[in-house]
Amino acid sequence: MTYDYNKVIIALDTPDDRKALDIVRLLKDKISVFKVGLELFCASGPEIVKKINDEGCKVFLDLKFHDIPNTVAGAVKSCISAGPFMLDVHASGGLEMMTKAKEAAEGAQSGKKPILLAITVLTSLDEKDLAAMNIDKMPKEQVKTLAYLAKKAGLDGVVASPKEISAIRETVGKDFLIVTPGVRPTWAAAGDQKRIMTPAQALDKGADYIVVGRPVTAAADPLDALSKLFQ
Ligand SMILES: O=c1ccn([C@@H]2O[C@H](COP(=O)(O)O)[C@@H](O)[C@H]2O)c(=O)[nH]1
Repeated sequence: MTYDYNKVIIALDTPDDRKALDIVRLLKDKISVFKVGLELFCASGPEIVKKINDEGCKVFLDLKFHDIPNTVAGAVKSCISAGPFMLDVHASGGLEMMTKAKEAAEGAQSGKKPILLAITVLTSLDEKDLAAMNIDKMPKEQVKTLAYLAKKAGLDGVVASPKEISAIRETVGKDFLIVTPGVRPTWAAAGDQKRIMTPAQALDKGADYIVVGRPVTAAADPLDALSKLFQ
C-alpha cells in the first residue's frame, strides 16, 4: 500500500525559527503543509508564517482560539494577513464563537480565505480526563457533539483523533475535513498522546490529513523517519 505524503502535516514545535525553517527546507520536497503551533508562533510571531510560505509551503496555523465570540473573530481577522492555509478554534468555545470565527475568515481577501477547523477533544485526553472535568461521556461521544456544532457553524472540518473518524463521518457526512493528530508509527513513543493510531491506520480510516511532530522532528534523521512513517 502506498500512502500520499500530501496528506501529511508536519508539526514544527520548537521556539527556534531557524530550526523550524531548517526542517521545512529538509522536508519540503515531500511535505507541502507545515504546522505552526503556540510554541513557535509565540517565539517568532506572524513572520514565521510568511517565511514558510516563501519556501513554497503552506501553513496550518494551530493557535486553537478559545475566547468570547468578539475576541475570537478579531484574532481570526488579525492572523489572516500572515497567509495561513488552515486555522483552528476550539469547538468548546460554542456555536456563536465558531460562527463569528467563520464570518471573520470569510472577510479575508479573495484567494486568502483559510480553511477553518474546530478542535474537538484534544488527543492528549482520555475518558478519565473528561470525567475529571465533569464531562461524563466517552471522548467519541463528546467529539460527535462538537463536530455537529462545528458543521452547524459552517466550519470546514474538525481536528480529532483517528479513533473518531467513523463516528464523525456518521454524524456530519463526507463533505467535512477531518485532520488527525495523535498518530504514531509502530516504532515511535506515544508521549503525552492518549487516543492514538498509526499514520497508516488513520489514512485507511479516511483522515483527510494527519499531523505528526516529534516522531519526525525529534528524530536524529528526520528524512529517514519520514520515509518510515507508514511502518
Ligand atoms: O488534539 C490535538 C490537537 C492538536 N495537536 C497538535 O498536533 C501536534 C502533534 O505533535 P506530536 O509531536 O506528533 O505529538 C502538536 O503540535 C499538538 O499541538 C494534538 O496533538 N492534538
